[in-house]
Amino acid sequence: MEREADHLNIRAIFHSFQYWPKLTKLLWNTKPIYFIIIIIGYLLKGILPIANLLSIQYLVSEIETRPLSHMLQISIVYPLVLVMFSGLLISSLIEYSDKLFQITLINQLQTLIVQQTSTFNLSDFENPQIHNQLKRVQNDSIDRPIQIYKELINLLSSMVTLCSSIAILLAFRWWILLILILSPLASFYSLLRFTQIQYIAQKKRAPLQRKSRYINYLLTNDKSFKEILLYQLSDYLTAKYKSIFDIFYKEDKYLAKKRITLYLSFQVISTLVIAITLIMIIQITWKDKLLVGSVYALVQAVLLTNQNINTVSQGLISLCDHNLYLDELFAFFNIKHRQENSSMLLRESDICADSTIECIEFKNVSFAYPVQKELALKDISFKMKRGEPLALVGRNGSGKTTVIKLLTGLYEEFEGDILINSISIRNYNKEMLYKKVGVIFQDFVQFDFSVRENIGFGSIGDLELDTRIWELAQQTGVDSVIRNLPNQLEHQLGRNFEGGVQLSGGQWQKMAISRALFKEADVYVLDEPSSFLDPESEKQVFRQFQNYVMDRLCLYISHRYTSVLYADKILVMEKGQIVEEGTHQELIKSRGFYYNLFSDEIHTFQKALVTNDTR
Ligand SMILES: Nc1ncnc2c1ncn2[C@@H]1O[C@H](COP(=O)(O)OP(=O)(O)OP(=O)(O)O)[C@@H](O)[C@H]1O
Repeated sequence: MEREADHLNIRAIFHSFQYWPKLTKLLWNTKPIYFIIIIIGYLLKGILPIANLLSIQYLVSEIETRPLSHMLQISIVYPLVLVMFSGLLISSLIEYSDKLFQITLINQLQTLIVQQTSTFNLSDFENPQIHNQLKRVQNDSIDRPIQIYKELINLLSSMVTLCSSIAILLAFRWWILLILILSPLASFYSLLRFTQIQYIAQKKRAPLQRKSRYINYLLTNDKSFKEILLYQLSDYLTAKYKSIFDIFYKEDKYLAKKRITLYLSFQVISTLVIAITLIMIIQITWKDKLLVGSVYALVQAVLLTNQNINTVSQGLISLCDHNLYLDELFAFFNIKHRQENSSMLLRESDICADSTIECIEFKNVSFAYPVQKELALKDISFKMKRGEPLALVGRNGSGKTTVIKLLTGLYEEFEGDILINSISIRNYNKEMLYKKVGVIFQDFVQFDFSVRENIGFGSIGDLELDTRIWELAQQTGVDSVIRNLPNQLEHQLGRNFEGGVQLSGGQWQKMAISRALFKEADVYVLDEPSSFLDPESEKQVFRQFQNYVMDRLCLYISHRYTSVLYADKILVMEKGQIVEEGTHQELIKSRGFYYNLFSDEIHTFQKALVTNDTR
């Protein structure tokens, strides 16, 4: 997805104009009425300097030519006053509409980015290149449509002024115009190249910027704070953070020097050109005996032309600069179209959307994580049926969680097949699948929202079903905690927001289990469901859970043998393969991987039982 932009050329800059129809649509859809007001306003604003110039010329010429008796007639200042009031009115209208337009546009873009991110796959989130792209879009590209739009309307306004001042110059001496155009033309190309250098430098920063943001997060977050404090990492991390900014500072300094040198050289040339032109005008004035008002208009026209040629060329350069980032923004939005198309395909072949899941079968499944050479799963085959709980055990990294990720459709690029009711998972609509599968992940989310939301998120449409929420809280034993909270179901959880109550690890886990049960899924997967639970809670939660999932499909993953005792069949995994299977008793008897994995735990447990009995 990373776009090759390291060898940009002028053509590449202009190529990005391809997104302008989309940009125009985006701007138009933001707030059409304000958009129209702003465009018309800026056009009128562009005429104002010339209207101002002409009204002053009129005033000065009237003073110069009228007899003294007519001098006191107020009417000679009318044009100037009218121009001034019009300017005030137009500026106020533009400012008001512009502000509201910009707020709406930036909100719309932020929403689009969030919507776009929500269509990503898990593999996208695990891909550093996509994180870099997301970071660049959020940091560098998001305000570009606004900048382009502002640049465009300024350009429009400057063009109008420029055209009018050029008209005045053409009427006097056309060759003055030629002299004025020469220096901006020379600066245009150099500054255009400079914008490319700047863009490439900015683009290369994304990985380091993400690292600095991560360090910042570590240093300012309550979860990492404890370890940072106890391991005394603060100085080390702060130095690391600062070193990244030192790199950026050096680059910025180099770029700023280059820019100011270019800018100064061209400004000096431009000022010299103006000086020469003015000397020529003075000579013409003496030769042709021009009126003071006409001389004023001519000098103003020269200054306005010069100023606006510079503004227009700077504006065009800025537009090209913004264009490069715009390219990135729309390329990011384009990813969505690919995914929409693929999900459309799935929808077309969407079968058995309403049927209940009766069985799931892994058939010779092999899988390697993206960018990873080694297989995380190797030729896995097993079957899950309703009412026959299955357990997965194995050492760390043996592939248990990976099985869940494939089962829930989080990764699609695997070999072999996963059959749901004898139909390949690849033919299922993902949204439908998510509705039917309830997972309690090892790293379940602690939502810093209300209790109601923490449980109700299991089935978002039923968020208001209080009785059901209480019933599930009771099943996992977290109801007593909720009853003690002043606002009960409405009480804020977590420390991030005002009035929030922080729960213990086990209490949060019970919330997560209640949430999964609230879903009324066909399949339940519990990855380390008792990692935070004390032995008594573990027993209670499992007993309730057993009753609940009795006639559904259920898969447990655990490192505690007490948790997998509830399963009808246990699969033992080692290095991505299933190496043993059977009931607890059978696996203990066979004295293989399972026995080695749990023997210490079982012996300790049995010893404790014997000691208790002898007492
Ligand atoms: N997102 C990922 N990208 C690349 N490799 C991964 C990813 N997640 C896991 N792995 C690798 O895949 C292998 C299996 O990991 P998995 O998380 O399935 O193991 P596990 O049995 O669940 O371990 P644990 O008991 O520690 O939770 C490991 O070698 C791990 O390094």
